[in-house]
Amino acid sequence: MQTDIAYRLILASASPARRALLTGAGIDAEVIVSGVDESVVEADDAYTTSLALARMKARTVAANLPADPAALVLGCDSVLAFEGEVFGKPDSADEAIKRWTAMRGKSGVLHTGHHLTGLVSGLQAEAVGTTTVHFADVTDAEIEAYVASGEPLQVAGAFTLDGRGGAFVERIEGDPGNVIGLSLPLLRRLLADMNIPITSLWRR
Ligand SMILES: Nc1nc2c(ncn2[C@H]2C[C@H](O)[C@@H](COP(=O)(O)OP(=O)(O)OP(=O)(O)O)O2)c(=O)[nH]1
Repeated sequence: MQTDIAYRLILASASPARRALLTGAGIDAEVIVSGVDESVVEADDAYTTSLALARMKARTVAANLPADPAALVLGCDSVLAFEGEVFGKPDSADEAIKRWTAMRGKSGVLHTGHHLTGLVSGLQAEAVGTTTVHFADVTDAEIEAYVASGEPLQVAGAFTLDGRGGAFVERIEGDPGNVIGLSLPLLRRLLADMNIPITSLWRR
């Protein structure tokens, strides 16, 4: 790592929650949405799916940028592993109701793939964060109301930790940011693998 470079982070994600996590941690990321079609990845497990999509998002954005040695591109993708299935965002209200009816009182593992790549150095680092999520034994009426709010349809796994869904998550084992969509301690390790201290990305 060249210590004199003031690195800048480009977040290849439309997720406002991911950007907010970075902003809160002192990192003003530039957002460039990848626009990748997530259906092209047909992996059958959550780990492989989330990592392949994170890599595709980061590399798609990186490929369309001018060569800047100070630019780093981060792609993320979150999916929920539950009873052998891999859940992204539900396709419909009915699917969200069906998922919550199955999930209530049980637990799943939220996987968020992270892929970080330098534009010029060719350096890259990737990993998957996993957080076990224990769902509350919610009632049918709570499920109906939550799905009617529209929130579950916007998010991987049909639940949030920091939104209305927070009332329906009893506890988690692992990094909460990873559930929201970006694990800051994992990002710190990826940057360290590229010999870049996360503190060098902090706003001045
Ligand atoms: N605020 C919040 N958002 C969540 C939570 N869990 C999942 N999400 C959102 C973050 C992402 O927008 C979305 C996960 O789906 P993806 O990883 O495919 O990202 P998305 O398609 O939204 O954006 P991207 O593909 O990265 O441009 O769900 C949560 O606990 N809190």
